[in-house]
Amino acid sequence: MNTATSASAPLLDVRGWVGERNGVLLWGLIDLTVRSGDVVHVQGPNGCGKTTLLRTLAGLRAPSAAQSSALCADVWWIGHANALADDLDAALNLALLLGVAAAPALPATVLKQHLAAHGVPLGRPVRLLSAGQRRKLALSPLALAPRALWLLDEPFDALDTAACSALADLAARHVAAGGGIVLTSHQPLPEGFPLSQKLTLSSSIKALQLLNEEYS
Ligand SMILES: Nc1ncnc2c1ncn2[C@@H]1O[C@H](COP(=O)(O)OP(=O)(O)OP(=O)(O)O)[C@@H](O)[C@H]1O
Repeated sequence: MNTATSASAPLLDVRGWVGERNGVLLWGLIDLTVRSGDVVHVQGPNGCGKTTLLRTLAGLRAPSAAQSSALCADVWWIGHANALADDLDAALNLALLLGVAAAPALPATVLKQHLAAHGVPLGRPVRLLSAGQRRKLALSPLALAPRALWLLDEPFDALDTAACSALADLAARHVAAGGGIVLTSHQPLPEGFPLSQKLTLSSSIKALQLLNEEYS
């Protein structure tokens, strides 16, 4: 895992970030630093901009304004939508997910063993899998290809208790090895899931007030 250029360098350090969608302010003046071993739980009501923030941290869109941005490139971004090819089977999907992310190629047997161990059926189009099976498949790259920073949008959605617990164990090992995590979840984090900080996004009205105060 390429965690950082130096032991003390944060994985992520953003200052004064503002996020908008369609000209509407979502959140304002966010400062966020994620260091090795940190886990940040982003919270807030539906539509307040949690996904937009994570996508921005992943470099998939730009903040509307920023004082400074230092983003980690060694990232797994696992969105709320699973980004699967519906007509391919789970093993091919997993190979694609790893390949698109330029992760080192793994033998097909390793991918199949991982999926079977997590109860993800092989040999049928993934459009026929259950919601939880599809979610397990989408999260599989986390275990198979180390990346310094995980950006996870509602990772527990559709997962059963055992799968939530397995993800908590994986996350604990990840941060113990020097990784960091920023995640959203409407549910409380499962027992054993590491946590060092909560970031609660304001409603856009509150963010607008904050922004006005800052610049008045
Ligand atoms: N691709 C898009 N184009 C235009 N507007 C969008 C797009 N995606 C999201 N929005 C809008 O941006 C706002 C923030 O959406 P976002 O998905 O970031 O919220 P969220 O906090 O993650 O919500 P939820 O808890 O429901 O998942 C919402 O008002 C949403 O309608």
